[in-house]
Amino acid sequence: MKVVTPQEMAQMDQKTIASGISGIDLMEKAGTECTRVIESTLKEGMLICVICGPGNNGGDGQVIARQLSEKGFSVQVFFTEPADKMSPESQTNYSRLRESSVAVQFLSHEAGLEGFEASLAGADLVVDAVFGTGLKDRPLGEWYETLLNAVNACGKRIAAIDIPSGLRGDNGLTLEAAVEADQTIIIQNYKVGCLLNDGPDCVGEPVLVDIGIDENCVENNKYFVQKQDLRCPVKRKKNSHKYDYGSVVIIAGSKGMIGAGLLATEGALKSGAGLVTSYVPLEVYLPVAARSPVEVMIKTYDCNITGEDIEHDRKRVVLIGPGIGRKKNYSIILNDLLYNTTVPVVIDADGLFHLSRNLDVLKESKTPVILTPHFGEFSTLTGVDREEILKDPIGHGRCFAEEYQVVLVLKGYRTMIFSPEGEVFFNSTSNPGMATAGSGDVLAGMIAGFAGQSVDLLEAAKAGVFYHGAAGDYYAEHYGESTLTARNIIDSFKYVLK
Ligand SMILES: NC(=O)C1=CN([C@@H]2O[C@H](COP(=O)(O)OP(=O)(O)OC[C@H]3O[C@@H](n4cnc5c(N)ncnc54)[C@H](O)[C@@H]3O)[C@@H](O)[C@H]2O)[C@H](O)CC1
Ligand SMILES: [K+]
Repeated sequence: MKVVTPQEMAQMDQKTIASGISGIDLMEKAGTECTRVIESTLKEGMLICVICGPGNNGGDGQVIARQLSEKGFSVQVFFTEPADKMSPESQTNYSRLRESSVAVQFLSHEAGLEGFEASLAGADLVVDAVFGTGLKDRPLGEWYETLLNAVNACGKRIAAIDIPSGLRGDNGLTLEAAVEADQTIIIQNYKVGCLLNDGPDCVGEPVLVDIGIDENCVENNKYFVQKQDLRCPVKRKKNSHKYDYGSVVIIAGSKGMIGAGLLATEGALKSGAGLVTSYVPLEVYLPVAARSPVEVMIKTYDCNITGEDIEHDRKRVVLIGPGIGRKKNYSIILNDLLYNTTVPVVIDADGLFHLSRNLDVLKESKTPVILTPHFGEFSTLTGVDREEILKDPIGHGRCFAEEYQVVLVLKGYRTMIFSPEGEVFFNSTSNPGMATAGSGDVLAGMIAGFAGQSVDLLEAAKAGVFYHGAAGDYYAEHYGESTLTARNIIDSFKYVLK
């Protein structure tokens, strides 16, 4: 399934209209599908307030109001602008609405919102159809800010149409205010802004509705990753041995941070890697050996470890970084792994810090590379302020992956995976409970574990991110989010990787 920007959605709408479906029919279809979703949440006799803006989002709202009224519900519509400011399709729907029994009121920008607030307080459901994908990045103005804040303050269930009003569809940042919906009925495709920054908190529960628009009618390489898109875990052949499922090397852990290495190691082992070898500094050998799963081989190293040490013994992938610390100089190891081996490398956590000191080694790399930064680490890598990256995460991520020819896993609630060819994959799993110590180490181990199983690095990254999130979701569904630890994620692998 594709993820689209507001501009792409508008082009898709236009192409669909050009192919013979009129704009007004498309709006009727959008409204009908939204009504179907809304109706399933309502009980007889309920009162619904629909707030309609001047654009086509408000037009959808009017269709919903009319159809709910026809189904016997009491409906009150509030318009934020006079009829002459409405889009053509909205005006057509306004004529239709006037023939229905829906109560209509035009809000005045001069008068206060007292009557409006009282009406919201008396409603059972508030439908937000103020702004959709046509929201522009310009100040809303005090009046709209007060209006959207009043919607949030009303304490009633809120269903937003297409995208919560005030939320930017291109990056998930909010203008001065944005509706925090309980449910958002997303028309046809996820908008980028529903998945990034404040988007998921404003969206609440997302429900997609299909209005018959072909998502491929406009060129776009942003995807929403779902289970059926994945090639991992691989099907195991009867006639096979452990090396068929990858021999994974993990260079991780240091004094005070052995947990990071242990979690990454178990992450790889329990995601199906045939053999895992853990390289640790001599000074932590004993505590690591005492805590490691018995299946793991443990070797010691100093900072002069070479690619040759790693490459012998049929190694398929190297993970370097979790908990290695920043004091020692890892550039010799990193350079050697990238220049002198053809074993794919996953670089995570402190490994990214060491890499950031000489990023151009990536351009000379002989081997495929996955980088797994969170936004802070990505800022260190690129030298671009985190706030700047958050304004355009797709642009920055895509540009980086293309320039350095790496698979980039940019971690967040909806982690994005960028391919060196410019594709972007949004993950569809995970929950806020997974923002916990060690969660990233487990993910890095899982990606390395999949990368060892003969799939290309992009597939390994997509599957690692998906199943890591799915394991966290499994735990959260059964026990809640707040007690979730990195160990629980590993323990839940077995339920989601069946
Ligand atoms: N045929 C179609 O295109 C269909 C669209 N659908 C729905 O339409 C919206 C997108 O509609 P559009 O008219 O392009 O824009 P909006 O309704 O989101 O808003 C435009 C409206 O808002 C004003 N405005 C924009 N930015 C600001 C701002 N920062 N401050 C104040 N006012 C602002 C602008 O001037 C316009 O008046 C889409 O989301 C769907 O819901 C149908 O679903 C299918 C057919
Ligand atoms: K809306």
